[in-house]
Amino acid sequence: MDVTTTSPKADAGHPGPSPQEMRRAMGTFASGVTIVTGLDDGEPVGFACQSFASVSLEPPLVLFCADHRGRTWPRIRESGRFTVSVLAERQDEVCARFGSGTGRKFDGLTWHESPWGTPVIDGVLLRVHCAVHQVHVAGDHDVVIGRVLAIDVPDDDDRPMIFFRGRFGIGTDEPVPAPQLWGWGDHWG
Ligand SMILES: Cc1cc2nc3c(=O)[nH]c(=O)nc-3n(C[C@H](O)[C@H](O)[C@H](O)COP(=O)(O)OP(=O)(O)OC[C@H]3O[C@@H](n4cnc5c(N)ncnc54)[C@H](O)[C@@H]3O)c2cc1C
Ligand SMILES: NC(=O)c1ccc[n+]([C@@H]2O[C@H](COP(=O)([O-])OP(=O)(O)OC[C@H]3O[C@@H](n4cnc5c(N)ncnc54)[C@H](O)[C@@H]3O)[C@@H](O)[C@H]2O)c1
Repeated sequence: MDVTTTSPKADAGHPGPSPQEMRRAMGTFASGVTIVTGLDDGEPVGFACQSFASVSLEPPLVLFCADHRGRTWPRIRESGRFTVSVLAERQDEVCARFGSGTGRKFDGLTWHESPWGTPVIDGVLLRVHCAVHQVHVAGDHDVVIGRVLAIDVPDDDDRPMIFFRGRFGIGTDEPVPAPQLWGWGDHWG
């Protein structure tokens, strides 16, 4: 496995920001919100996750970061498969139930099993079905690389949930279209 680390000299003597400073600062990086789900011995499990990103096109890879303290990720890892579901703007209730350590996350929720053996929930913008490909320990999280098996776009008309400074939304009625903002046009084909 190829793992690149910095020289010990590079960060020596620099304790860096506190956890509180990190949270306050990193909260300014607005992101979407996903639910990562898996099926462990027939039981659906999942958690809210904002640390999702596309990694590679060939082969198709994505990543998310999972806190070592969570009970759900070890169960998903064991099952070997997961689905990342990108939440739509008005799915606050779904985010709240999967982002909390209290209560059973699937209680009273409609779900079905995907052809990939993972539980999927309704009303989402995108589903990315994956096999666990690599797991890298990084501090108090695992960086999980998923090999994408299939993608499923149930609703591409809805707007996304945005998480910014610990809140949902960015305080504007209409999001600014990125291509107009940056002049990227069809930059990504
Ligand atoms: C918008 C948003 C984005 C998020 N993004 C991420 C992300 O990118 N990565 C990530 O890892 N998390 C993320 N979270 C947090 C994560 O969704 C929650 O911590 C969620 O509860 C984890 O599910 P779990 O079942 O693994 O956790 P749980 O096992 O329920 O653990 C949740 C917390 O409860 C504590 N706990 C553990 N065991 C017990 C126990 N026996 N009794 C009581 N408490 C216990 C744990 O220490 C942990 O802090 C995000 C949350 C939100 C709202
Ligand atoms: N990566 C994560 O593990 C992660 C990300 C976001 C939120 N959460 C958890 O969800 C709950 C709700 O969050 P909030 O609304 O209070 O926002 P917050 O103010 O705790 O989070 C602000 C930012 O800090 C970062 N962050 C927060 N907790 C982190 C963690 N444990 N590890 C790495 N980065 C973290 C994220 O970038 C987040 O956007 C909190 O318990 C928070 O810890 C965890």
